[in-house]
Amino acid sequence: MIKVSGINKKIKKHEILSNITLNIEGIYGLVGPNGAGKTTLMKILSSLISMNSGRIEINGEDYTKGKYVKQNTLIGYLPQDFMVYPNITIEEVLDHIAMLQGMMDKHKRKTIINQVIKKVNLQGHENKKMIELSGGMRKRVGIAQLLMGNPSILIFDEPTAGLDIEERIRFRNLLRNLGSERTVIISSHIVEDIEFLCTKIGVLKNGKVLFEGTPSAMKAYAEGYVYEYNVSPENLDLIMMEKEVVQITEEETGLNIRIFSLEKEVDAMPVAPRLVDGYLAIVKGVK
Ligand SMILES: Nc1ncnc2c1ncn2[C@@H]1O[C@H](COP(=O)(O)OP(=O)(O)OP(=O)(O)O)[C@@H](O)[C@H]1O
Repeated sequence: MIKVSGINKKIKKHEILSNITLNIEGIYGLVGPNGAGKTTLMKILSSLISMNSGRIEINGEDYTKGKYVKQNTLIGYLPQDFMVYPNITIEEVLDHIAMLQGMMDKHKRKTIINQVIKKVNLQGHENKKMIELSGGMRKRVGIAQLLMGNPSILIFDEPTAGLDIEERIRFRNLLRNLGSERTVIISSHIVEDIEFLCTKIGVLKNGKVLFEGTPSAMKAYAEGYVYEYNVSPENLDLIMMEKEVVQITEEETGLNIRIFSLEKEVDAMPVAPRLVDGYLAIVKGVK
């Protein structure tokens, strides 16, 4: 459990984070619109940047001064744009990083590299150059190099950004597996990316915490505000102009339009909220 209390961060008089207090555990989703402060908070947790005030406790121990910086066994941080030299192979990248971590025994390195490659499902690609990899594979190399230190906390900044649907699903499974034995923090500005994955969620907006709780508590925020309409395609433009459309699905009978509305919609069917609806209610300040 990572207990964060009263974190404040200013950059050039601009308040980036204000009084951030969170209890981070399990597979934790940190969500919020662009510029909410997610990356800044993750960098503070990883001791890459300092904070102005606040306290960080990990498993009951005070880590405010970032004394774990040199312990890659505690926290592993994967930035949004992980990239290493483009012309070296996956195996060479991992071997190089293992050496930097002080593993001088070649056989030991080989064993660990094989283990982490298997964990992130990159077997058979060891000799591919970084430049030849898809975005998802590159991110998996990023995770593999973190796993070599076997950290008990993993922090991923927007891990699914830019990935296609197949890679997203594969990635979600990988994150779920990693989260079975560690605390995993995942940031995203797309709620669907963390749906069915995170056990706890924190919502940030403009540097402030708006919500922290379980996915079901988040959904509950939108109870009574979500409706569905069945409309013909010709009426779509009109409804898009008038309503807050959350989702459109094509059905045999026409288009199914899911909307978020604070006012009672008499012609529409009230439906159970999904996670994204709860998120909308929170960022809009409903309740
Ligand atoms: N070094 C910096 N100098 C000035 N402003 C900064 C700096 N780093 C971050 N900011 C500002 O702080 C705010 C929060 O940025 P941050 O990157 O933490 O947000 P985010 O929630 O991760 O956004 P995104 O989803 O777009 O990555 C933004 O307004 C950003 O412009």
